[in-house]
Amino acid sequence: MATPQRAQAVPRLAERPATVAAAAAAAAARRLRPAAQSRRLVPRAAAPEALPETEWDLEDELQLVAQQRSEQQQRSEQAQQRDTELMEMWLGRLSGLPNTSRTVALLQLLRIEYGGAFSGLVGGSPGGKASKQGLDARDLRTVTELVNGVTRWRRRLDYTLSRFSRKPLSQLDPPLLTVLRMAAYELVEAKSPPHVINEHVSLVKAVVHQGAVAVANGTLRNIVRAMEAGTLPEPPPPAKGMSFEAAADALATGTSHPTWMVAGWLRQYGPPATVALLQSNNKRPRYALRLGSGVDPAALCSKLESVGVQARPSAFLPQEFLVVEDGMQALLHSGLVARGEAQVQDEAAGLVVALLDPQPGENILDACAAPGGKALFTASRMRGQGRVIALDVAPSRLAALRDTARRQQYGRTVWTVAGDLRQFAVQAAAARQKRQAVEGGDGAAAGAAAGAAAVGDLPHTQQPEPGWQGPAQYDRVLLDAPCSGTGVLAKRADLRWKRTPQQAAALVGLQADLLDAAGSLVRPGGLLVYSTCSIESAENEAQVEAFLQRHPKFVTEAPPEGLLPQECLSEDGRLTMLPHVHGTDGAFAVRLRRRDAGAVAA
Ligand SMILES: C[S@@+](CC[C@H](N)C(=O)[O-])C[C@H]1O[C@@H](n2cnc3c(N)ncnc32)[C@H](O)[C@@H]1O
Repeated sequence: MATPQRAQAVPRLAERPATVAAAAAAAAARRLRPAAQSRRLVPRAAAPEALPETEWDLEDELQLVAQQRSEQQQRSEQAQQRDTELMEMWLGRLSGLPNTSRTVALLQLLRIEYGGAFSGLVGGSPGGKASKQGLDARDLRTVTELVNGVTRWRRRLDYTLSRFSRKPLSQLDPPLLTVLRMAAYELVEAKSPPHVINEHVSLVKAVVHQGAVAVANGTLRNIVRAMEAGTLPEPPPPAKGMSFEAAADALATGTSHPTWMVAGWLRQYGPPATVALLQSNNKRPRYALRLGSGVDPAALCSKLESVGVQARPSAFLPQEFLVVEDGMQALLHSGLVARGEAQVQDEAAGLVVALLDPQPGENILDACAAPGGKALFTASRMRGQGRVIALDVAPSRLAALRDTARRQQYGRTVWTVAGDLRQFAVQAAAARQKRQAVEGGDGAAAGAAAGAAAVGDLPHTQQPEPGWQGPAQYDRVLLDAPCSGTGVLAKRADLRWKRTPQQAAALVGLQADLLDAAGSLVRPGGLLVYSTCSIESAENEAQVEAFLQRHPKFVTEAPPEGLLPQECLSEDGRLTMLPHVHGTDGAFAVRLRRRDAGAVAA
């Protein structure tokens, strides 16, 4: 229970669209360390560049971060352990079977649900090479189609299956339910001939148990009979007279989305735009390529054509991006990506970097950088001059970014730092305090600040030069924040089932903290770009409004004329990409200029 003192200490949590999960996390942190309860990682009330000593204690903050992390880690480790054991058992059963599109698809689908994998293109990853041996490009296309189709249409498939299964779906073994979904997808959505169910029943026999065979056979043959008789039940569409909740639920079932997401979009965008969005989420996604440095778009189009890939220059960034019309598997097999001639990257991600408008010679912080698509495009726009500090909390993904940067000749431009942005901001503030104290001749204050950990001390940090401590503030900061990802549901169909309303709301709290930390790292007159691949106003417009209220030194600004195509910008100059309008991933980005008295805009 909150003490009066605590209630006073955390009023800002209540000002935000706080959530049960965020409140619980905050409460857990307070339980863990009562002494740190009144301290924020970056105190909101303070001017970002001048953290008052009375409110700030580096050691407390660092311990708080570490404790919060270890508690979360423990919980997720237990769940991961359970899922790993299940996966090992299923893998053992699957390993005796010959590799076919269906066995590989089953493995991928189980990995998505229990192994932390995600849906997307099946080419080189995520299943590992061994699991795909013997499959050619056509088979892999079938795997991609099955995995993405089943993931996308899961709710609608379950509607059908639940009408023919004698047992509630929640009581079925996960591999049995997954095979049933695959079979239902092939029969109902892909219109495959009825004999395909023999293969699915054999899969059930091998991977589940003999008793499940009768369940699979009965359920699937009943579906075939209903299809042949024209009596397959359809989810009822929204109808006049339905309550808002019932209409949202009907629309969500029919288009296979979670009801809470659809209800949110109906409120935010209205019915016609929501229907268009739902339809575009269910289409096969369109991929785009960013050209390697010095690669000519027309020349690459011809080269791609010779390996069976149809591509054309992007309408939004024609010099730097191509849109792939057909042939993604051929592209992945062509070696062009591995050789660095092109990278798979959506135009919406490219437009975020265009909005950042990085200039050669600048110091730029990419504050949530992994896996690094934007950091690398930033380095390319800077023509390899200047420095991009690519910070991320996930060291393993940063290692991959480091390798790619080297391969693309940006090894001396992109420098990786592994750490929590909030902690990084605290350390950079300590460095600034020390510098100011030294410059002001305050030896005692400089001595007190000297013991503080510095940016260069973070583990897994690349050191551009010995003793490097990192710039205390940056010309431009990109915060491409962790988000609900609702703008990328066509490519990441699994996200619609993995996200929960509580999680989405908790992300809003995290984004606010990260924005505060990122803001403190912008030099006077410098630029902060906040971006997400979410289409939720709580994570975008509302998040920015709340930030501006907390930090009056920042103002939003429209990009200079001609920097971005007008159709990508809202009236007030924010990048607003919507899948059903632009045909790209959904994305949001805004320029936030730090305007201190006397600061000159860059
Ligand atoms: C949307 S992704 C960034 C994508 C990246 N900008 C790109 O273009 O490839 C968000 C990233 O934020 C990172 N992240 C989450 N919390 C963080 C934190 N507290 N500090 C630093 N990075 C964090 C995640 O590890 C994830 O890689």
